[in-house]
Amino acid sequence: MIQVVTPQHMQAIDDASEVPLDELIARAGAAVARAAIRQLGGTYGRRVLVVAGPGNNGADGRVAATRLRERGVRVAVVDALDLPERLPRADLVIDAAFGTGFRGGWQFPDVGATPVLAVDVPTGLDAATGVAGPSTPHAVRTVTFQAAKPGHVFADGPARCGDLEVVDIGLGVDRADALLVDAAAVRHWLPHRPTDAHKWREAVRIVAGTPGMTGAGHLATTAAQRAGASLVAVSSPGVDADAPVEALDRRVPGFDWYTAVLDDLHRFRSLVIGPGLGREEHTVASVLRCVEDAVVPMVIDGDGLFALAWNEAGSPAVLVDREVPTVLTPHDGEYGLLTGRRPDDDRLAAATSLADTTGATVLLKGPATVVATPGEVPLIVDAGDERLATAGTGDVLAGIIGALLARQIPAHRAAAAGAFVHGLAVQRCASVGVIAGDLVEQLPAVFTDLLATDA
Ligand SMILES: NC(=O)C1=CN([C@@H]2O[C@H](COP(=O)(O)OP(=O)(O)OC[C@H]3O[C@@H](n4cnc5c(N)ncnc54)[C@H](OP(=O)(O)O)[C@@H]3O)[C@@H](O)[C@H]2O)[C@@H](O)CC1
Ligand SMILES: Nc1ncnc2c1ncn2[C@@H]1O[C@H](COP(=O)(O)OP(=O)(O)O)[C@@H](O)[C@H]1O
Repeated sequence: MIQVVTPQHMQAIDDASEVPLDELIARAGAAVARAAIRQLGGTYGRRVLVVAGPGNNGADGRVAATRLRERGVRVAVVDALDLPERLPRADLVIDAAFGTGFRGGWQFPDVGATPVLAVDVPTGLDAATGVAGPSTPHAVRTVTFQAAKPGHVFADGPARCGDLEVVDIGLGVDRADALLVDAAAVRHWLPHRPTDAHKWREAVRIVAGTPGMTGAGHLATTAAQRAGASLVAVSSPGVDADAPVEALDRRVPGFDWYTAVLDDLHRFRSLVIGPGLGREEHTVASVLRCVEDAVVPMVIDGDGLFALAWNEAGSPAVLVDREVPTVLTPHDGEYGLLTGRRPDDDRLAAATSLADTTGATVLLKGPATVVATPGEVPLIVDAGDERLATAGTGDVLAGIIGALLARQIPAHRAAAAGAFVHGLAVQRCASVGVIAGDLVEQLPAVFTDLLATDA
C-alpha cells in the first residue's frame, strides 16, 4: 500500500533526515526529469518549459531542467516571480512554481492545451486537504516524493494531479499517517474457505428496510451473499422482507423487534443494521437495544446511525462498552448527526476523532473513503468513482462489510476491503445508468479477479 503522510509530518521527516537537502533536491529533480521524458515519449526535438519558484519546489524544477538538457531536451526555465509576457512554446510544462510552501495569491500562467507535469503538488493545491486554489493547473501527472500527501487523494486532488507517481528519495518514513488500499493488500486480507465449511460459518443477520422501503434490505442481503456470506437472514420490521429465494425472511414485528433479533443472534457471525429502517422513535429504541446487547460484530449504517445520534447520552456512550467490533458507515450528513458537525476538509482527522471517541471503526464515505479504528493506521480507499453516487449503493456497501466481518476479517480491514471491492464493482459497470443492484452482480467477478491476480 502507498504510504500517505501529511505535509507537516513530511517536513519533520525531512528535518530529521541525515541526507542533506541538496541531495534530496538532486534526487527529486532527477525523478521529475525521468517522468518528463516518459511523458514526452522521448527527448529528441522535444521542448520543455519549467516554471520555477523561489523555494525548494523551484529547486527541484531547476535540477530537472539541467537533467533534461543533458539528455538533449530543449529547456526554457522561467522565474515564477518574474514571468515573461509571452511564455516560450513547449511540448510539456513542468510546474515547479510552488509546492507545499505556497501561501496563495500567485496565479499559475495560462499554458493553453500544453500538458502540465507537476512537481510534488500542482501549484495552489493544498497538500493537506486537496482543496485547490483558483488557478491550480490540471496536471496530467504529478511526481511526489517518498509518500503521497492527503491532498493527492481528497477533494480536488485526484482531478488536479492526474496520474500520481510517488518516488523514493531515500527518506525513511517513521510511520505513515494513512495507507492507500490496493488490490494486493485486499487479496492478502481475504481468507480462504476451509474444506469443511458449512452454511452457518459465515452467516449474516440483517435488519434493514421498512414498509415501502424493503429494497434496502434486498440490496444489503444480496450484497452480503455475493460477498461471501454463507447464509443471510433478513428482517424488515413490520413487513415481509424482500428476500431473494436463497435468504431467510425472518418476519419481525414493527415494534420492539430487538427481542426477536437478539434471540438467536449468537448463531450469526455479524449483524448489519440500519439501511432504510426509518427514524421512528420505536425504531431508534430497538436499534439501541441491539447495539447494546448484540454479541456479534456489527455494521451500523443509514438510519441505524440516526438512532445512535438520537440517543440522549450520545453515540459514544452506547458504543464504548461494546466488546465486539462495530463498524459505523456515515456519509457527511450522518457524520454531522453523530458529532454535531460535518467533517471539515481534513477527512483523516474527522474519521479518526469519531473512531477515538466511540471506540468503533469509522468508515467515512466520500469520493475517497477513510477507514479509521483506534490503534490502527487509517486506510484510504479511492477505488470507486462518481457512478457510486446513486441511491442504494450504501446499502450494498453495508451488506458487503457484513459478509467480510462474518468471514472473520478484522473490522478495520473488513471495512476497507468492503469499500475497495465496492469501488472495483463500479469500475466494471456501464458508464451511465448504473444502479446499486448492478454492483451486486459484479461482486463475484470482482472477488474472482482479485484472487486470481498475482502480486
Ligand atoms: N521531503 C520532501 O517531500 C521533499 C520536498 N521537496 C520539495 O520542497 C518543496 C517545499 O519547498 P519549500 O518549503 O521551499 O516551499 P515552496 O512551495 O517551494 O515555496 C516556498 C517559497 O515560496 C515563497 N512563496 C510562497 N507562496 C508565495 C506567493 N504566493 N508569492 C510569492 N512567493 C511565495 C515562500 O516565501 P515566504 O512564504 O517564505 O515568504 C518561499 O520562499 C516541496 O513541495 C517539494 O517540491 C524536495 O526539494 C526535498 C524533499
Ligand atoms: N462522487 C463519488 N465518488 C465516489 N464514490 C462516491 C461518490 N459519492 C458517493 N460515493 C460512494 O457511494 C456510496 C453512497 O453511500 P450512501 O450515501 O450511504 O448511499 P445510500 O444511502 O443511498 O445507500 C458510498 O460508498 C460513497 O463512498
